[in-house]
Amino acid sequence: MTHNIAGLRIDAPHVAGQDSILTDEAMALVAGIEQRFAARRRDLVKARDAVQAKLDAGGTLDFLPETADIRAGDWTVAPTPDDLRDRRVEITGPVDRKMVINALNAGTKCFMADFEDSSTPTWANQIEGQINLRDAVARTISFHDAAKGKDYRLGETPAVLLVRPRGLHMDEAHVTLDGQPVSGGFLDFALYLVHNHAELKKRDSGPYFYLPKMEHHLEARLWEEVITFAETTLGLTRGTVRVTVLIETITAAFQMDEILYELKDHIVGLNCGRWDYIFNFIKRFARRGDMVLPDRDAVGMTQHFLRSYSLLLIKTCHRRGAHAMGGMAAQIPIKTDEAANKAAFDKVRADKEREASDGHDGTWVAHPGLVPVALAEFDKHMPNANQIATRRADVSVTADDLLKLPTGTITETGLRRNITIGLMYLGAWLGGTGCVPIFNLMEDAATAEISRTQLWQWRVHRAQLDDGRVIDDGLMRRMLDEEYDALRNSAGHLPRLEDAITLFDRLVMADDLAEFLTTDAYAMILEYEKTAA
Ligand SMILES: CC(=O)SCCNC(=O)CCNC(=O)[C@H](O)C(C)(C)COP(=O)(O)OP(=O)(O)OC[C@H]1O[C@@H](n2cnc3c(N)ncnc32)[C@H](O)[C@@H]1OP(=O)(O)O
Ligand SMILES: O=CC(=O)O
Ligand SMILES: [Mg+2]
Repeated sequence: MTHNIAGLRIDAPHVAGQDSILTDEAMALVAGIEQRFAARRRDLVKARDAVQAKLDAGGTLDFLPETADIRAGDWTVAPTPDDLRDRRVEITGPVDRKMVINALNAGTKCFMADFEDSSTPTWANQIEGQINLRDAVARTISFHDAAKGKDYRLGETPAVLLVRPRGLHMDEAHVTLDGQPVSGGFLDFALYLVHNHAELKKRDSGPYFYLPKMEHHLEARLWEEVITFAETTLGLTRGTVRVTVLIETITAAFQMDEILYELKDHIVGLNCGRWDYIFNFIKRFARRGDMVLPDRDAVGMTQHFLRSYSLLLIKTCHRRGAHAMGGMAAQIPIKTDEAANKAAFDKVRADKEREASDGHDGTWVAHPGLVPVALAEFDKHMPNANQIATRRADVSVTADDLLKLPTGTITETGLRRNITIGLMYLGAWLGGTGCVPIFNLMEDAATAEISRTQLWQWRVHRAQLDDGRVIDDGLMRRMLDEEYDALRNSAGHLPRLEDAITLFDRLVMADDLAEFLTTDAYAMILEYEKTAA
């Protein structure tokens, strides 16, 4: 497709309906954002390396002295729009057409439609996702599932829609400006905004977003400027766009006030993105032998560092008039085993009870079957629309609290599970599906990253299994090979399994730890798209 916009090029496989998404108006906004903000985005992503180098050298993290005034100051964020005052349960899911309809009908207050952790960024997924969301906002969306012989359409009271664009580190290779790939996240943001702001306004709602994986308040400043530029360009009143920011990196946990402050005319809340948070914690301290974490299963929200992060988020948000959203329990319904299903539901119930009674204003569920459990806990503990009035002045969280290592052991089962999860997830992701059930848990890019980085960290630091064996290169090699063979025998139908094995092996056995597994995996997606063309 060509546009009359200097320097802008779209070089992509054709997806039906794309002309209605990649319109002149939309692409002009994308180009305008890139012209102004592309260099800043790249610099800010690069700046993460300096933090990493400091931590690798034995440095630590603390609240920033240069922003003490912001933390001490008495300010609040802009008032919350009416349709976001009560967010007690939000369902999340990829932007697949049937899923979008099911999520909007799931009986939750909100639906976060995800171009991020639960979505593979194939060109088709990106474009079809935008088409699905546009049709959902217009309430014209429908779907016929031929395999099930079932028709899908929206119910009377669909959930309020929030959209999560890709993180700042992700490029969209199919769209370039002056030869450089544009930001995947800026593209997702701009396309959704252009095509939906007018319809959303008619429906007394607005363009609402979740912003992922920020590592610094200057990244929040960048988003603020991008949003302001987009509002001005489209002639929208300042504050039309509203965002909720995921606190899902350890550095951002030290800058919650600063992130709220930077975005204060647009932000409505923060969310505990626990899975990326654990991944980022492992990654940022991965080269440190004194910061080795136990089995993934042991790193739950009741561990001191995670509980502290959740309490600090509640206290910080409520002081500033913002929502403090909880996170995702990974359990999903288990249809084939009643006892296991009950145990999974009990875990979700306990997680939601803790969140609601601690003061969170809402939470996430991964599956429609879990909506009643989460709703029951929030209805019980949250009689009003939210708990922003609950200040939690009793909470005091220090740097030591946020950095306290979780307790637990490393087991052979945990190690083997990390391999299987990483591979099965990557195989599915490369096949175009970014969220899958594995061992009866929801797995997405964030959870799979925990598995990948743990394996690297345990091997490099020669961590000890609970039976005394050392996880050296030889032991890791043997277990990887055994699990590859087991998967070849049991999951041979998994799309792209061999490619997943090649990439996963390289990442786990590498001398250095890769920042994101999706960066290399995205390069493979581009190759598949080229071959298919
Ligand atoms: C760390 C984070 O970032 S968390 C946020 C990102 N993760 C997510 O959003 C998780 C989204 N969840 C999912 O993708 C799915 O629930 C999975 C992959 C975990 C499980 O999916 P499945 O195995 O297909 O579930 P299952 O077969 O039980 O689905 C039953 C029905 O519920 C629907 N469904 C399941 N999950 C969702 C969802 N999140 N939203 C909407 N509908 C859903 C299915 O489409 C299916 O509908 P149908 O009966 O009309 O065909
Ligand atoms: O995005 C959510 C997370 O837990 O990661
Ligand atoms: Mg995340």
